[in-house]
Amino acid sequence: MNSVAEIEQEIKSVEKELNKVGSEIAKWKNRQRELQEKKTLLRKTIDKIKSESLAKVDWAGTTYEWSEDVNRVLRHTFKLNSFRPKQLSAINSTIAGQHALVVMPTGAGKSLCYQLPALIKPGITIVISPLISLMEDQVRLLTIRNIPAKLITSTTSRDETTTVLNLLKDKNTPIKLLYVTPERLAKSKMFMANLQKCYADGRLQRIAIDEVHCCSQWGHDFRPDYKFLGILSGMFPNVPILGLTATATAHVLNDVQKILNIQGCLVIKSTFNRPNLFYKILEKPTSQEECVTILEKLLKFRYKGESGIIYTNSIKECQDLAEELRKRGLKVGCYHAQMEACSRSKVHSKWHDKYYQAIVATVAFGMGIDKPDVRFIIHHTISKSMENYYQESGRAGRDGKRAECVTLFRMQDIFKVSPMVFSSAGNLDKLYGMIKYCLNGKYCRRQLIAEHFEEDWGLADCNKMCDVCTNPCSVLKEISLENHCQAISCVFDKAESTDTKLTAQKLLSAWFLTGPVNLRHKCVEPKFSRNLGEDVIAFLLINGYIVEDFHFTPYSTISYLKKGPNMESVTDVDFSLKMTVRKYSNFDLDRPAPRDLESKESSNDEVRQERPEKSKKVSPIAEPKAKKSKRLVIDSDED
Ligand SMILES: Nc1ncnc2c1ncn2[C@@H]1O[C@H](COP(=O)(O)OP(=O)(O)OP(=O)(O)O)[C@@H](O)[C@H]1O
Repeated sequence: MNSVAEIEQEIKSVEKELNKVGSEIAKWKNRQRELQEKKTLLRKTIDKIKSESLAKVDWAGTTYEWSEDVNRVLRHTFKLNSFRPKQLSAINSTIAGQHALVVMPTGAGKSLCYQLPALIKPGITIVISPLISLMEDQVRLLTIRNIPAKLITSTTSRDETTTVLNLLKDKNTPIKLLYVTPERLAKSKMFMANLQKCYADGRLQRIAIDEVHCCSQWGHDFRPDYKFLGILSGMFPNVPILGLTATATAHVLNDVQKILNIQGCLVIKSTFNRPNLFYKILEKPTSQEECVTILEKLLKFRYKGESGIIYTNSIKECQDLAEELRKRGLKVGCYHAQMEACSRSKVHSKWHDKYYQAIVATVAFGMGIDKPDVRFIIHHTISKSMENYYQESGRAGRDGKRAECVTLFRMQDIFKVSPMVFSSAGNLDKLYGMIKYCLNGKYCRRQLIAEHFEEDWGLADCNKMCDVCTNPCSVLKEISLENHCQAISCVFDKAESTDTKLTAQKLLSAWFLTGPVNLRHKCVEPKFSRNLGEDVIAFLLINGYIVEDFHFTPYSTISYLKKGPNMESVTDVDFSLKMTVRKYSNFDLDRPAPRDLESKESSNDEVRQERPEKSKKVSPIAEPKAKKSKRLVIDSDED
């Protein structure tokens, strides 16, 4: 038997070897990771090459063997004279059997991209859509055009469901398009079994996936059942998948390709510029009453007799606002997720038929709104992201005529929205992107939207259809924030030393030397309005000088503010920080909005700090007189 000392010695030698093995393992693990990364990169390169070479094909050509039929169906069946941009490319590529993602803005005509090809060759096109109301609408319109189409959703009767399911197995079925919800696909074994039969008989022509961004968690409408669609490409090889969306960020598109297992597919993207939409930011008053007055004026005068939507961020706000507007004699409906489906449907119809001038809604009033003559979208509260804003504002002007997208913004609303979004990674940054858009007084609003979608629209493309472009840049003012940052930093220090939590309002008051004495600083006092001070705080927030610190109470989440990482540099001798002050173009609340694209709002410049600090009760935003110039329902059916 060895002595303890000898065993200890042996342990040491084992440890030595273990260490050696450990570092070898670490070395190999590193190598393994490097190789994995390299492999992923190479795969991505292949996908990119494939996608780029597919994109080089002239998909918009008119000499395909099916081109004559395509033209005939366009004219005779759909009664349309010509294609809109990218429609023909989408149609040709899917008829040619390519997997493709079609990215077009709302109202651009995505439906035709799968409805028309469905009629060119034998077999059935399955259309997966999350929107029951949209599916019902489409099937109704297709039936009017004598195109055999059916749908199965949770509201379809049992008998009808059985009949439709049998049609999938029927070799002689006349059905060309079958609409289903993703939930049906994911949960109904009977449906999948019959679909397999349809495929085995060579009659599954194509799978179209509408609102395909719902696959991706990065998209704004993630639907878990869309993940199931990933099995389709493997299950039905050679059946082209056509994904359609109005969400264009590269991140979402890559994610969608990965989830659907169609990496390297053709991506057909039309420009996201909506030249007929006029973008405008209005300063939101502090009081709800003044805010309602603005909305009242807009609805009674600027948008008299026109249809629109007013978006708010909570159900309570939605109900209150609708009530206030009704008290002022306006015909408005209210729409939010807690309403019964049938009530929502009723409100939607009344708005559609112009009984209601506007719907005051939360974002639950979303996809599937197919009213072409929406003349205004007012954001009473900012959207959660630029992506959301684009979608929501994009519901205006689908008929191609001039429409306006007006956002009421003030700092306080940031802290209404941020507690709703902060718990998911990346969401705060998305919200800050929206704030950057609101604070902007320098760049064309289209330029900011284009940047978001990684597009370049060029300034000329705006054609003075945003509030920034209606003003010459020469009047822009910049303010230096160096001293103000030091003052704000000092307030934070005082708050920390007294263990005080700072809301944005409290910070603002202390900075303006009006709040509690123990928080006040001895630095330079701001000489501008408190309103501009709010913008400065928002600016510092989105630029990392201030960060939000969320605290939970039993009833709500509160956003407090604290120093951000960039605040450290404010004491550096060479520290410099400038902010461009946003400005206001002329915008008459009480005169009708220009009707056509040629007539413009006259240019009339004003810079924020030149405006009176506290406006009169009526319409704090109105320019001084002298200067006057789809119902979304998760389908829960299972076998
Ligand atoms: N080539 C065309 N010429 C004229 N009108 C068209 C053409 N293509 C589609 N449309 C019309 O444009 C309108 C919008 O089409 P559609 O509903 O397919 O848009 P969409 O891109 O699916 O929008 P959303 O994303 O909001 O669902 C419809 O009224 C449709 O008839």
